[in-house]
Amino acid sequence: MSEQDRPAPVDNPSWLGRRVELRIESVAHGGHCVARHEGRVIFVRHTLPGEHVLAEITEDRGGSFCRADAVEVLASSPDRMPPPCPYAHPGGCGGCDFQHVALAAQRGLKAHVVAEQLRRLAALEWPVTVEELGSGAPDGNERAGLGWRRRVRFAVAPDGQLGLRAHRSHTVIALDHCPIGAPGVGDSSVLGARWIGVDEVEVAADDEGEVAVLSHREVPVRQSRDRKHHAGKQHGGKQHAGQQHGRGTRTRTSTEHVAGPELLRYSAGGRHFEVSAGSFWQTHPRAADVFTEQVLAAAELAAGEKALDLYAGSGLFTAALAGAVGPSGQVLGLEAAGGAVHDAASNLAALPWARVRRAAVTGAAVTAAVTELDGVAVIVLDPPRTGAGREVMSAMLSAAGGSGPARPRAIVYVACDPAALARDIRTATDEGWQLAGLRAFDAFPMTHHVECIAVLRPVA
Ligand SMILES: C[S@@+](CC[C@H](N)C(=O)[O-])C[C@H]1O[C@@H](n2cnc3c(N)ncnc32)[C@H](O)[C@@H]1O
Repeated sequence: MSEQDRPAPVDNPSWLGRRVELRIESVAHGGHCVARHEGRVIFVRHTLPGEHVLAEITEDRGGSFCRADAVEVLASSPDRMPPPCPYAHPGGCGGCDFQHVALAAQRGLKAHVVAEQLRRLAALEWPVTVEELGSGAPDGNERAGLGWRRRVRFAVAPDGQLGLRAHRSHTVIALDHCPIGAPGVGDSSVLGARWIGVDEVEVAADDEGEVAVLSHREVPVRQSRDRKHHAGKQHGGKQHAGQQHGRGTRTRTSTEHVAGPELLRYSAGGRHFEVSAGSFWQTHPRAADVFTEQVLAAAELAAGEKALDLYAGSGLFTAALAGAVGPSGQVLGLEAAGGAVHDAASNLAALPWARVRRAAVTGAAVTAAVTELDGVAVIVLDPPRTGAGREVMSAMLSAAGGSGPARPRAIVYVACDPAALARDIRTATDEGWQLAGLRAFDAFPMTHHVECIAVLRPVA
């Protein structure tokens, strides 16, 4: 069961605000559990399979699907525990959705979701276990699944206090600490300050404990009179949350570096990386190292081979692949963000047979890259939550270049959304490939998120 597959809303008497007793069934993609009432499906927060709860309907999407919050647990699961975060309650911070679940059981729920997505969207029965990463945090947080998150983007409340938004709401819940935040992030002094004139404040820590602070502000996009008139009638584009630019004014994010180093330092796979404070790096302190090891093991590259690294960021996997193929090989990364591409150039300086190019990953870009490399042995991809999509998948699956191999012998897919992964795997299996391996990691304890690394190979 998945929320995005529910039918579109239809006119119906609203259930909003109703309280209903529910028997909780399984966990769904997105971390909420499924229950049924009078023929409707209800996605219920803060529950566990097998529980009996009193829940309040918080959203009625008409027809067949509602959302609800458990307001009283009438019969609780043995996997339930008191949330270690004081802000994790109905109406509280919407950041973590598994605070009420024992850590081992969180991994069980995530395994269920990954397996279910593979079954529903890829027509595959695949046994899934979610592996623990720990947190690397001192003082017992490691065991508790706390203290791991090295980058948090806090929202700013109207009075300037920092916090995180309530679930599916613009309301900012002010925080004086964030228990899942790493040292210097969850207890950052920025949380005690008042932030006037900015919309969000981002705090990021590196391996050396250095902490950078960035502020983000939505500013109106300058447009010609004609374009302004046109844009006012459109629904697309990022809309400003405040009043001063009027409703419907298109905005862009203006980012300012406020404190700490401009470059954060990390190590993974035995290499050192410098990453601009605003660029992507794996949030969990163990993730970069563990994922690099997994990607290399799955790629099985030999000296002199060629590889493609899609959505390459600051060159984490590009560097590891370059180490595997050596100077007689070649690795090309594609990445859309200019800052990350700039960082990758420095991070790959000692590996001149590897580079990251600034490019959006599209089917055409993948085909062009494979042709330029004259064939590739392995393609690694680590897309954002939306996944690669059919066009990019098809370009990878049919990649052929000049005198190179007819198609890659493996695609190593690093995925932060199991539904997107399952859809992309389905594209692969439809086109004569098979899922050859999958490992799942608990890189986001206390939340429903899970990271998977899947290996696809052509059917012999
Ligand atoms: C999950 S991160 C992975 C980065 C890198 N593999 C790592 O582990 O550090 C995804 C990256 O994809 C980039 N990205 C997002 N959409 C993209 C697109 N359409 N084309 C190219 N890169 C994109 C983001 O800027 C980000 O750096």
